Amino acid sequence: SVFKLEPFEDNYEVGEDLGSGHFAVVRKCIHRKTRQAFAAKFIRKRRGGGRKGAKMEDIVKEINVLRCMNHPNVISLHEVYDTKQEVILVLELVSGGELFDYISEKEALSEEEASAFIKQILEGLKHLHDNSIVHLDLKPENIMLLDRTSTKIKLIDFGLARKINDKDDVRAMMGTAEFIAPEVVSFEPLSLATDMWSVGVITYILLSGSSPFLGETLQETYHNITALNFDFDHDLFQNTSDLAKDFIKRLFIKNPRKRGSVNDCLNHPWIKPSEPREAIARRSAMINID
Ligand SMILES: Nc1cc2c(nn1)-c1ccccc1CC2
Repeated sequence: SVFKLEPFEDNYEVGEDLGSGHFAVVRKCIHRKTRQAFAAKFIRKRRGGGRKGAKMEDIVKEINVLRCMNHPNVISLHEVYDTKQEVILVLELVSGGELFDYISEKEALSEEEASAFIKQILEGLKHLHDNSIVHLDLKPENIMLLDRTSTKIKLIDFGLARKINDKDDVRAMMGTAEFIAPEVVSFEPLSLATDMWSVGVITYILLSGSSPFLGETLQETYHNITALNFDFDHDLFQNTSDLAKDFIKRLFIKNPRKRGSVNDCLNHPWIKPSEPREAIARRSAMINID
């Protein structure tokens, strides 16, 4: 079988807790023979008719999505163990913590830093979308920093990801309220554009430290999303460029077909500087000589 059936602890030493997800805990682990470090995601299986634990078909879906991923901004899957109680995904180790915690510590980021993070998220997302895979749960908690010192990020947790093929349209109420697109709230067909809305929400949060559609209650949040009830509050956005606001506005569009695609975003001037920054510096240096 493609899944290893021998006891996980025969081959790995289990270490510190790295985080958790749907019915899952993630721990650092070391391969006994090679001493190589990984992140082991222990996903509890649903037993009998219970509600706790993940359905095997959903776990297999996450594994199949991870298997066809191979990109520096997407977590990679090394191997899988299948036991009675749980499935263990042995994943590439990322240990820099969630982007969510990084922003919380810094309040809001500079535009250069925010743009550099968003560019990496878009490059990872392009890899998914080029394979017709939609993430459906993009949020700062699902974006991890490679390690404490670097600002390299990886997309993790493909528990809700799925292949979008034209025939059967995918409709599902899922994801975390603050980040979901209007079509998810109204239970209309989902598409790759559904992820692009979430990129808009993440960008807004990185630049302002505040969540654009969050209300006092779940209903209020849903209403704000479907009514596109957001603004660039003067206090929070006074130092933010019009270019950055334009980038966000192109994603907060109700009609998914009119929303910016991952390629549109990668070509947007806020992400792709018109020319390398050193060329700009050289040009201005020349002007000073003349
Ligand atoms: N739901 C989650 C949650 C997490 C992870 N994966 N899925 C993860 C993956 C690799 C390294 C570290 C983690 C911790 C957070």
